[in-house]
Amino acid sequence: MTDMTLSTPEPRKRRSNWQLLMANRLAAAGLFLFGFIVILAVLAPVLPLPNPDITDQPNRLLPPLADGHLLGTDHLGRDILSRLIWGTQVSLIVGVSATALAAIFGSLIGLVAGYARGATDSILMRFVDMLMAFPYILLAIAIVAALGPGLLNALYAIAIVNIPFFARNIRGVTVSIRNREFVDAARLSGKSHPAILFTEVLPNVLPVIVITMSTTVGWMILETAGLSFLGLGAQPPTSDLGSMLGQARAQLFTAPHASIIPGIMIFLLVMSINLLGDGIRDVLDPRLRSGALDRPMPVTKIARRTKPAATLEDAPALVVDNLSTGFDDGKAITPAVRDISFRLGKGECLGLIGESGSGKSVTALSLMGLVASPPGVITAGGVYVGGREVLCLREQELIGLRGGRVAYVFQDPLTTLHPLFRVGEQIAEAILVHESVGKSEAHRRAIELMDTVGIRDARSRASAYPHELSGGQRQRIGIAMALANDPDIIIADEPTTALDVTVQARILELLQNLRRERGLALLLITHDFGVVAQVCDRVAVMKNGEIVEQGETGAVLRDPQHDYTKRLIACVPELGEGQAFLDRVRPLFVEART
Ligand SMILES: Nc1ncnc2c1ncn2[C@@H]1O[C@H](COP(=O)(O)OP(=O)(O)OP(=O)(O)O)[C@@H](O)[C@H]1O
Repeated sequence: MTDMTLSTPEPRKRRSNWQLLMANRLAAAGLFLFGFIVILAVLAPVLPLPNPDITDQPNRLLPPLADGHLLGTDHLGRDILSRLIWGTQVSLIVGVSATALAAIFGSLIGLVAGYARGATDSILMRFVDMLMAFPYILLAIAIVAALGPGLLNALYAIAIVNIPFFARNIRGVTVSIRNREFVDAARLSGKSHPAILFTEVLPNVLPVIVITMSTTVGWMILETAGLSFLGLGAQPPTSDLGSMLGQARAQLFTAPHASIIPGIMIFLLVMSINLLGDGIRDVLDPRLRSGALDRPMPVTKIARRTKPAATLEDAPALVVDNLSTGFDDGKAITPAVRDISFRLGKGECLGLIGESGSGKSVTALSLMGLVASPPGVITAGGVYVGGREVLCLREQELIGLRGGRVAYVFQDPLTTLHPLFRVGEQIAEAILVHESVGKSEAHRRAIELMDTVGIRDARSRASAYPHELSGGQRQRIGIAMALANDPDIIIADEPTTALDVTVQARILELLQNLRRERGLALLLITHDFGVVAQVCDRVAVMKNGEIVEQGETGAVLRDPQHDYTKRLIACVPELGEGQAFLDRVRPLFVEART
């Protein structure tokens, strides 16, 4: 069985934000169009344009390309091109100023409410809710009616009706940031609340504010135009795009150009801002660029140049052959694991060990096509379960194997268990996905499984929610779910890392017993050689995405070949070793650094 390994692409140089923005064609087009409109508007005073307010009754409603009037004249004989450029300047100033005002006050409200919580949060958010309870254009009209028509008042009205939008967005982000460890650390260091708010929270919220501004400024220009169209914004002789549109309303059929031209300008302006805004949002959020926020495909994308053999004769429970997986960032595939090969027999335990980032989890997830795509891609190799290559199976067949013949146990069950369902229901659901049994039968088996994994008083604990159980109990639930369909292979990805040593020992013992009793093949991922020595028959050592050494645990422990394996083994202290352990380990790491 052969498989051609893809040549390893060079890691790409990180591109600047500007390069990324320019790489997005729509955003670049938006930027150039918006830039062109802004330059025209800024240069309005120096361009050779007639005065936009001078009326010329004999030459009223001239069509475009008329002598001396490139875009024709309006109902008072005023030059439309001149009015368009001056009007665009006004619309831009009002729209951008309203956005800035809404962003400043809305973000401030959101920051304070999200950080302070309690009564402050309630009062501020009820005020915001009150603003949101009115249709926003009616509210804007009411505000202008109260303040009096005029551009400045239209600007205030548009800013006020958009404050809730910023306040709600920013409050949500602030609430999620205020409990993060770095904010706790700042609190413990004695920083005052305003200092924490402005130096710790605000910098993290700023990209969201910029993104929200870039995507709403187009709206604000439209809303200002709407008010001016109704005669509540710009007052004669000043005109903006909305008032030009409003004044040309009466001649819509006799001289359509007078309304179409400002209409097109509003369209181009808002469109260019929206395209640019979307581009800025993509640049500021790397997850959007890589597609990591897209809904992942049900099975990892597979792009193997050579298909491996479909079956293997006399194969053990699991065979992994020259497996390579990488991450596609849109331009190149950066390899995460390369040429991974190992075998795992029935009732056997293989330890996959390596430092953080060496590729253990990517390997484990690749086996059942579980690496999220985008951005994950399996670029080479094959995975054989019971002698059958599984990555070439149809999507539904592969999905059917997951949780059926091959089950996973993850590091932190709190993140994998659903917080709103009782644990018994979740185990029963794992059974129901693969078997057509009744609900009560599934529930009975769920309690049996909980008993098997050593949860005392399983019947009553089945109705507990995940947060009501201890870390060890939750991990037992994770194992019970893995056992739900009597799998042949269990892949346990650091199942004990989040647990204290005594619970860790009990969970490992449980896995050992299940392996012996049920003849399970166990792939145990860990970064602790102590765990490997205790549980695994064989061990594969990973470094930088490759297996650098593998063999029987005893043999590797007695005579490690690779320097990295030696260092990993040296890191396991023996009871009572004390200072001798440090003296033994330190030179190995000094050596490795030099
Ligand atoms: N979504 C992703 N996009 C890009 N690279 C990724 C992604 N997920 C993982 N990687 C990269 O793949 C490599 C292997 O990661 P992996 O999670 O398998 O490491 P690990 O050995 O399991 O580490 P740990 O013990 O910390 O869990 C790392 O270099 C990581 O940066």
